[in-house]
Amino acid sequence: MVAEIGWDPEVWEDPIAFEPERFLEIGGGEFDFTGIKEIRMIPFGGGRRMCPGYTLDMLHLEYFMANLVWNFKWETAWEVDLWKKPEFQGQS
Ligand code: HEM
Repeated sequence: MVAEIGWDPEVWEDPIAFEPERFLEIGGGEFDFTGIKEIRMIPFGGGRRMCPGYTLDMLHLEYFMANLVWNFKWETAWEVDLWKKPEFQGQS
């Protein structure tokens, strides 16, 4: 059910496409997944029964991403200087 909320084509253009950059365009890069400001995608549910483990999950996902970055050689699909992006230097 929470997954289907996140795939609503009336809310998301081409919802199944992997376009993580779409989240940068919403709320100035501060996407709300808690359902407090709006409900577009709530992977941890919302309200009083929202997943109490979500802060642990977010830490775990950062750890997971950091390991991907660490262990693989990454290239951008288009020309971009990642060193000019503060979020890639942990300054976001
Ligand atoms: C990526 C990982 C996880 C996802 C996507 C996730 C997602 C969810 C969702 C959608 C719910 C239902 C919320 C609702 O009914 O509105 C839920 C409930 C819950 N989650 Fe998670 N969860 C994750 C990991 C965890 C972890 C690591 C813990 C514990 C350390 C945890 C503990 C719980 C508990 C106890 C509930 C029941 C809350 C209640 O019914 O009051 N979850 N989770």
